[in-house]
Amino acid sequence: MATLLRKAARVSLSGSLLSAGGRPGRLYALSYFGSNSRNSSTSSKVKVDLDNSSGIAVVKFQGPPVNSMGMDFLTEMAIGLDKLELDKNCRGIILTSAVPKVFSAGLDIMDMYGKTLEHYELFWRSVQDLWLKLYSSSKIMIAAINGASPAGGCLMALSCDYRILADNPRYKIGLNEAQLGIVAPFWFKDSMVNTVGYRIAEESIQFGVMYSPADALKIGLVDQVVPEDKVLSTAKEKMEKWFDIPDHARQISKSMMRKPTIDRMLANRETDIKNFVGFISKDSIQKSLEMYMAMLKMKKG
Ligand SMILES: CCCCCCCCCCC/C=C/C(=O)SCCNC(=O)CCNC(=O)[C@H](O)C(C)(C)COP(=O)(O)OP(=O)(O)OC[C@H]1O[C@@H](n2cnc3c(N)ncnc32)[C@H](O)[C@@H]1OP(=O)(O)O
Repeated sequence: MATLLRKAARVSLSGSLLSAGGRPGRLYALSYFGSNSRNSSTSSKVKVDLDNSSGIAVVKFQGPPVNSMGMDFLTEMAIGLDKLELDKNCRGIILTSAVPKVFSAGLDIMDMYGKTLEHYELFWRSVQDLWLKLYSSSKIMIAAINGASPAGGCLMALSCDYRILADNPRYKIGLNEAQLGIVAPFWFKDSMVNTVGYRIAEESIQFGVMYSPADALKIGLVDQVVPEDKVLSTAKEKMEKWFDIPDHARQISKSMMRKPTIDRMLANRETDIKNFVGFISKDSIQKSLEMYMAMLKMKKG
């Protein structure tokens, strides 16, 4: 019976939950996927390492100093995720960081400061695109959070099915946008509500709270807190448990849970871009970002 279940689990629905939902999927070249037992691809900001024998792909952010999500990062992540989504050998994806002490500092503030309206539009579309790929992935997604994870970094973790955070009080996680004088868009908010519930999200987003590992665990923002050197191994062990569930049943269940949130974003995508461009290009918001960047630099010196 167990063997039968494992065989069934190997049967994978093709494409992300997005394409399973009847939307046309996009095809990308599978250049780095051969028949070796391990496939690796490294680009400047992201390293993808798929172990064909286990079915686990580790996607490592490697953009020092803080893995900020600029255009290069967003593009490389999108390409990497598309390839994995189409790869039948991959059943689960672990997101983690190769940069010490930081999972991701979130969106690159320099992509939201002093740029043209066209740049803001392209940037925001890419941010939306990455979230859609992460949130709608048909694969099992586990965040192995081995460093600080504010704003967009927290959003990537929230898009996963399971979150493991390193037990270090300096590794805070949360949607801190309000503290920068900006606003977490509705789909950031939805991702938070879907994880911790409405009441906690309401307070969390208005205050821009950054949670310590203990507090993040308490409110359900993360599922497990483990010693720092055990984050990746725990993620792999956990993945094996998820693998016990037949893929088709898990994927349909995941789609059922996430489809309303994804549909809401798709229905409001263009308005959301307009809102972002209008908001971020305001003088007052540009001033807030300038001051925030200056504050980050002062903190260093
Ligand atoms: C009607 C409603 C409409 C709504 C419309 C939408 C509105 C806008 C929505 C925008 C959503 C935004 C999401 C985001 O993700 S914003 C980014 C938020 N991120 C942060 O606040 C994190 C800031 N960084 C930190 O807290 C620390 O850097 C960190 C804890 C991550 C690491 O600390 P550490 O001490 O290790 O490193 P440093 O602080 O010294 O940083 C090193 C250098 O990196 C630069 N840096 C840091 N973060 C960023 C970033 N996010 N983008 C760009 N650059 C960043 C930092 O300035 C240092 O640079 P220098 O070495 O040059 O000094």
